[in-house]
Amino acid sequence: MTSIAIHPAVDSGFKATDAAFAGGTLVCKCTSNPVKVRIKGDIAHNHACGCTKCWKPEGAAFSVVAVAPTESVEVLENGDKLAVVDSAALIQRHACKECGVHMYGPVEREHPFQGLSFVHPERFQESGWAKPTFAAFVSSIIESGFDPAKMDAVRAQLKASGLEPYDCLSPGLMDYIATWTAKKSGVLAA
Ligand SMILES: N[C@@H](CCC(=O)N[C@@H](CSCO)C(=O)NCC(=O)O)C(=O)O
Ligand SMILES: [Zn+2]
Ligand SMILES: [Zn+2]
Repeated sequence: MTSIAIHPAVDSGFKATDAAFAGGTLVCKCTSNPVKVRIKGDIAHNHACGCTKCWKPEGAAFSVVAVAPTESVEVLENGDKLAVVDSAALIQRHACKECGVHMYGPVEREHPFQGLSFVHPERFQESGWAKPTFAAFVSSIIESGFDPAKMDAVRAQLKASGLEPYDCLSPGLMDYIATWTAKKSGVLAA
């Protein structure tokens, strides 16, 4: 069977997860003066994302992206190389201007994810981070030019890799967002 390049961290097997993983340092791809960002604590909701906005390594159809509290994010080195990719987006993705890697993306405006930053754990120089547990925005890979005729194969491969495919976020995160919205509008008690 011809396999689809989902993402290196998915296709080549996950490195062991360490329950004691407590964060580390994200490093961009630059061989000189790399941007370094410290994450002081564990990541959560690690997932593969097929959307056009998340940073993907060369040749990969999906990104691997997780969240950490923004208060745990600290730019350590070469922060002058960072620029926000799209200031109108919910996620303020700070990318290295030289190599293009997205180093952290805080959600600053009022939203259920406010206070969280999106990060790409494959850029941790340490191992042990929790593996992705689902695939989000799967249909969105078509927006990057992926052949729509191969979507059944993509979903089958994701499932075989232990990643349940969803075309938005996972049911747990969608419920979380809807609960926040219902409490804000008052239809549910806060
Ligand atoms: N079809 C669009 C979807 C883009 C999208 O909504 N992406 C999600 C998931 S990113 C990580 O899970 C999102 O929340 N985006 C907010 C933002 O990007 O600021 C596409 O593919 O572009
Ligand atoms: Zn870089
Ligand atoms: Zn995404």
